[in-house]
Amino acid sequence: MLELKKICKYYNPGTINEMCLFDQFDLKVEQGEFVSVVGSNGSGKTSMLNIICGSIPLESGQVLMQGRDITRKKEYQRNAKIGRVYQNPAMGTCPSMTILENLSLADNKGKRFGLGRGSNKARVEAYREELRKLNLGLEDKLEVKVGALSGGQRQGLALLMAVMTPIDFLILDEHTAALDPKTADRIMELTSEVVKEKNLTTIMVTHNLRYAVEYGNRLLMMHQGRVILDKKGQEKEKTSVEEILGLFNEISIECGN
Ligand SMILES: Nc1ncnc2c1ncn2[C@@H]1O[C@H](COP(=O)(O)OP(=O)(O)OP(=O)(O)O)[C@@H](O)[C@H]1O
Repeated sequence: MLELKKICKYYNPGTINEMCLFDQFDLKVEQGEFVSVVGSNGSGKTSMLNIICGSIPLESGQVLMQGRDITRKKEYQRNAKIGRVYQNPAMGTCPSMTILENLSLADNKGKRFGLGRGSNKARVEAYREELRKLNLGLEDKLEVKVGALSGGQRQGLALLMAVMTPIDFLILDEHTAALDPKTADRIMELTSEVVKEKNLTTIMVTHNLRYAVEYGNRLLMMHQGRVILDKKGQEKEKTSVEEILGLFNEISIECGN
């Protein structure tokens, strides 16, 4: 289980640009939940993910993972149990290294000498098999530099790398946003398969309302640092894109847009 407790987050504290984003923000994500998060620009979605991953500091509050307080743990320490896929296909993979080198690095995440261990034949075959399952034509490109791949191929690889070692949480930060619609659909299907197969607790930020409604078993909508909609289980299943769009309209009228 993941828990954010009474989180307070300010940007530019003590300056004229000080902005309070989260004031006593609470969120509990149960084991096995797949949470889709939508919300207007600037509502705090990415900041929330950054707080979970330890990428930004907090003013106060606690982050608990499996009941343990990890608030003071550094990002690299949390990474051992968190896999993250970013919007930018360039993040989460190393473009100047080959697919094999990237997979080997991901496979050795958390171990002391990542690259030094290299990859033995059995592991290479296992990587090839995993790549084949992606169905993105990567299984014969192990020696190709990742920078030469298409955005979709890179996101598929980034997803595979994020879940390669046993993790407790998968964090998806608009991971289909930079892809064409067909490729985005393929990556979303892959995501769903991986989440089911590994039974991963997942938080997915997306601006694609169809994905938010279709995938996952919980739907959150954020606005100005607060959760304004939280639907789970059957209630979530009944939620439609139109309903969410309606809420977006209400919010923008409220904000004078
Ligand atoms: N490093 C930063 N310094 C100052 N303000 C920031 C910083 N990062 C985010 N903010 C502000 O915090 C608010 C929330 O930003 P955040 O990126 O978390 O929102 P978001 O919901 O992910 O938005 P989007 O949908 O546009 O990606 C915004 O007003 C943003 O300007």
